[in-house]
Amino acid sequence: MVTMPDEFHAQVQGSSTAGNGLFATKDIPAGGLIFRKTRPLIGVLDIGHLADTCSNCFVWTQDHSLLEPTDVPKEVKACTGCQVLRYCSKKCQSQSWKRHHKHECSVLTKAPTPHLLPQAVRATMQITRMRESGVMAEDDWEGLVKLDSHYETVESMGGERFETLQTFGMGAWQYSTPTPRSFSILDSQKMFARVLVNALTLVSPSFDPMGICIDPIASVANHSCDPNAVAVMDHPGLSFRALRSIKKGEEVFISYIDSTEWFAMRQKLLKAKYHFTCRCSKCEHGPTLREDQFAIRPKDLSKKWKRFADDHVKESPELGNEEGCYVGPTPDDRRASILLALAWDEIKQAQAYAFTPISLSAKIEKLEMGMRLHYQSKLFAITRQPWPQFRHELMVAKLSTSNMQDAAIAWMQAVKTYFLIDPVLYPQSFHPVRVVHVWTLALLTLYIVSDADSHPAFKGLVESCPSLPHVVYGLLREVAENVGKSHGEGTKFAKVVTDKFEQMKMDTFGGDAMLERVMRDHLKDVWVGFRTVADWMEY
Ligand SMILES: C[S@@+](CC[C@H](N)C(=O)[O-])C[C@H]1O[C@@H](n2cnc3c(N)ncnc32)[C@H](O)[C@@H]1O
Repeated sequence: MVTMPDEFHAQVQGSSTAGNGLFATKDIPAGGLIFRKTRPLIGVLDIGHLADTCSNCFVWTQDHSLLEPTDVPKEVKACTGCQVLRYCSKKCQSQSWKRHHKHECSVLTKAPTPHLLPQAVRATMQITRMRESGVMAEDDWEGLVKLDSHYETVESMGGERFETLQTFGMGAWQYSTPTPRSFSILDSQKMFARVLVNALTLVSPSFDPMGICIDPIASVANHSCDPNAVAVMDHPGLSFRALRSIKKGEEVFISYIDSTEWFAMRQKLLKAKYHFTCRCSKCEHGPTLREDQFAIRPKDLSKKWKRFADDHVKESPELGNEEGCYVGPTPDDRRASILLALAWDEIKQAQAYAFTPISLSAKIEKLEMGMRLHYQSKLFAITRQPWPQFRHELMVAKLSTSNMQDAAIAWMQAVKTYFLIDPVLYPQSFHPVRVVHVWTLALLTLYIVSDADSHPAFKGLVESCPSLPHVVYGLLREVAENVGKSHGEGTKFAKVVTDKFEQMKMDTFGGDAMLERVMRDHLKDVWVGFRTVADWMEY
């Protein structure tokens, strides 16, 4: 696969939003490329991915969702020096060695538990070593040190957060032997703070979080909860693509958080991690937009659910008082806050469970409990967070068991997401998250259709929705039509999608364009039947 060269249609300049920002240097259409870098300046894997992901190209050996099995390396081999970073090929190892690892390998070797060093500490050490060894370009360095660190803000607040900055920043400095000459302990602590505020999540092309990256161009983009751009990764490439048309000279905004959250939660998350009060075009409206609307008014909660909330608050009087769960001043609003807090708490607990078989069943139980709370209380709209998050987590967990009944449920939930949720949360059909969801659904549907004879659970689905083979065609077609805008023509993901679609067309129509046209014209009717699947699961 040819690596696509860097391309920039944006530049860094002073912003009226905050400090510096990123600005378009030409008119960019919706779905167009804003910039692409062959790789971010610094990219480090989280602790969990060190053992199964290439530390150079970030290809993940367990990525079954996106790539053909032949495209995913079976294993990654450890660097013989540090035994921490792993690579999928000699080429990746050699590139990483030349770029930074030869200056970092012995540092990791000497660190007491290098596999357990937090990602932000490893990123800070990598920056320190690259700077000290003279391998970081001056422009990149200048770009990095100009980024906001908020060190002084955290210092003035004191407490645990400041202690963390001090301890981890000092740790990064101490481990970065030989003792940095151009870098004091305070510099290291400030750099650690900068990493925390400016890192983007390193994700797989299917948006699984894998680590963090810091880059003087990408990290300079300011935030909006109604962003006009989104970061997309094509391991190891990093690009920003436009979610709507952007005029030359207009500021480019990405969302630092899940912008589908409700107002109070967005404000809380942004304040806690990025130290600012968001006044974007969405937050300007306060808690009045769709993200905050419940399915019923809190005062219309049934007696049973009012009692449920009251009983919970008797046990934990502070429940629902959290800043992120504020709904309003009345006792009924307070009850809604309590249910929201319970749901939020449940999803955090579910996310904390690992993907081992025992933890998985506990995780699924928690998620199902949360889904029932949403459904039975009737308070939450199906598109109101955290319900969509519960559904997503449940799908991922169910697909991680080897039980075919679970896979069938995950599929029905994915169809619900496809018809009822994603078009609301991600209105653009080419939104990368939405495209990845459609792709996953297409592959899952194909799996069900292909294995229907071997698994009763799948057979039942195919019998109830006989047009499923045609659905696979329609879904793959949808992804193929959008992938140029969502991920970019020529990306690895686009190639995998195009190859799969072409292969499917060849298998089904044998290259007969007429047959394919008939199928295309028939898709509207197929979709009427397919849409009914979205209602098969109660919640
Ligand atoms: C990743 S940096 C973005 C670059 C930053 N403007 C700079 O000059 O270094 C994140 C920081 O920028 C500021 N920021 C980003 N978006 C903002 C917004 N919408 N409103 C206010 N401050 C924002 C906050 O201080 C935040 O911690």
